[in-house]
Amino acid sequence: MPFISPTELKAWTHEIHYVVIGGGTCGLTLAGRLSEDPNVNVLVIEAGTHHVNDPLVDVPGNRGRALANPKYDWAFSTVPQSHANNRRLFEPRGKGLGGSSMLNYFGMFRPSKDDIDALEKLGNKGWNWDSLLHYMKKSETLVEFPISESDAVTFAAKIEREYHGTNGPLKKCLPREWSQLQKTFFDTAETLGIPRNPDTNGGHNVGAMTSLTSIDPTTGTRSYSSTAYLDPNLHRKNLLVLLDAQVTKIIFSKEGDLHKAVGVEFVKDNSLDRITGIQKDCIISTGSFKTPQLLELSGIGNPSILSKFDVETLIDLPGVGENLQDHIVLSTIAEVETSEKTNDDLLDPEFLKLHKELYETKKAGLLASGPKSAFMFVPAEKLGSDRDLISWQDQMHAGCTDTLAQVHPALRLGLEKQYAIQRDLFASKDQAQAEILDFIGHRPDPNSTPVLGKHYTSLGCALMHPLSRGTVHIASSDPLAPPEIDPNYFANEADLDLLVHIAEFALRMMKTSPLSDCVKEVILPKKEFLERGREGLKDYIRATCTPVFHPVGTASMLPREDGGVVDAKLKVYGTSNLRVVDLSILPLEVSCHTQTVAYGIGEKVASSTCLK
Ligand SMILES: Cc1cc2nc3c(=O)[nH]c(=O)nc-3n(C[C@H](O)[C@H](O)[C@H](O)COP(=O)(O)OP(=O)(O)OC[C@H]3O[C@@H](n4cnc5c(N)ncnc54)[C@H](O)[C@@H]3O)c2cc1C
Repeated sequence: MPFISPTELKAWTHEIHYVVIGGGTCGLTLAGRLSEDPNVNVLVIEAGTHHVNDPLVDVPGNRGRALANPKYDWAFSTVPQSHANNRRLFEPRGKGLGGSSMLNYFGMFRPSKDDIDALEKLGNKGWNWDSLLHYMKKSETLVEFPISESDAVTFAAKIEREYHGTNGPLKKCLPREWSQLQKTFFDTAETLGIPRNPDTNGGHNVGAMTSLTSIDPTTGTRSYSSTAYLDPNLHRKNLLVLLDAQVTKIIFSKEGDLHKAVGVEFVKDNSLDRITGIQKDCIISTGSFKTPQLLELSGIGNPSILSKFDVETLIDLPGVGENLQDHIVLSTIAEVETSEKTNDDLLDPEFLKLHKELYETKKAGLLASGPKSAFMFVPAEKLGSDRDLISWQDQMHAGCTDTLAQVHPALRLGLEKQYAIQRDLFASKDQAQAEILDFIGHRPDPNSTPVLGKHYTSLGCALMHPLSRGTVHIASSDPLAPPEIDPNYFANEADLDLLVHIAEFALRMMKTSPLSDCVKEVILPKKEFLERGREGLKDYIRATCTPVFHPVGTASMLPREDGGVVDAKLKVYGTSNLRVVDLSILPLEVSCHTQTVAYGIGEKVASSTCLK
């Protein structure tokens, strides 16, 4: 059944129990699981299309090529970032079934136990590591290849089976090929006090490791929420999917003091349409940028913002669109001497041709896997001296005091609690404040162009727990206009200072053996920045940093008195049946890439009694 037109939908004589708005990572996980029960009917409404059998999506080696293409990507940009040279930063988000899991870079990481236990500490009963680990495992199947004991140790790729799922719809695997430059990265990390952590999936993610990838190794294709939770279930008569339809408003009726979502308005083929008669729940799963927009367009949010665009306030909820956090990254890139092939060699037409053939004939080679890479998660104590740590804490205190003074009074209590947790994470040697992403080759960067025939290594430097808080709000009453995204990067100076130290750590790696033995020249940051020490690095960061595409927080799961938008059952305050199920509900950024958490949230909500 699944694909249905508005006309067929109107003629459909059965009840619709659940409407899931947004067929993305969380949305399809939830819809796939809910529709396992033949007694409930689930309708997914997705603004984009079904990218089935599309090489731009499926072939791992095409990673990044669909970015900025409106068929696949919402391609948002931020407002000018006042603490980053007033630049507008590019913010891709997947459009179409699969959402951002259809566009992402395959990394399958897990947060730390403390990152997730923080959710429960912030007042959300049942949201803890043990519970989420169970659901993250439920979503996945680890496909294993034979790997020698010595390779598993050398490349920090030892599998602890108890941390991985064996029966879930999403496939994940380790890379098949290893690079000596990865070994070099791990050995250098150890010299600097960051040991290998062979399996970071059990709640302790500090250390250096090889990442699992969301790739199905049997087909050599991307595994994502559409291939995992929708495509195998297209035969279900109780699962309906309306494509190319952008939901613009939730329709409510009054149920006592509460608002009940009874239908939605959507735009398809340039005309406005609606469906009504939702029997159970209406679930918004449109991601951290579009979810607050849809809530606001529907009359839920801060009245002073809504009134500017003539939207009548139904529920006064000032937390909507606030508390935005994202990881931010800068590039350090060096030219290296190596006899190995690196990701750079794909620039060579002959080498690329060889790998295309390998892919077509055997589903093998560099196009069948994520790029050669290695990763490291680093606690604050390894990023600076004791004096630096004290100075950061002072800076954090001053910056947080400023932010607390500026936020809406209704959010203050919740933000104070978040900052208290962030201070504990910062002080712990077991919690990561930085990620170093080693791309074995020249990472795409507009500030430097790789030269064919040369080899590079890139150490991306990312900040894990930003203190700055941004916003996403409507900027127009036109529901098809993009929301105004303001991550407000570096509003808290401590974020910038910490990122400088993360960059210094990466540059220190390039000067430490064995990595230094292969480094010929540091390409980025350019000399003019490096010559000016920390001030130069600050300027470099302001001029070049980019988001890592992990936005969270804009419909935070927190008690209402703490500025929350949804409760621990993900129900929007003031409603009887409207829920948000996507990454916007995370009140605090996690110290890793975010897709595993999205799958875990979808699975958890589908299994919980709150929707039954
Ligand atoms: C380029 C990129 C690379 C990334 N790389 C990684 C990585 O390597 N590892 C990792 O763990 N994470 C990665 N991420 C992050 C991760 O993919 C996301 O955090 C996660 O997929 C978000 O899931 P979500 O369900 O919150 O939202 P999404 O998956 O984005 O789903 C939102 C869905 O809602 C739809 N939608 C929006 N508005 C409407 C509307 N009004 N009506 C109908 N439908 C609507 C969208 O089209 C989309 O399908 C990356 C993200 C990007 C963009």
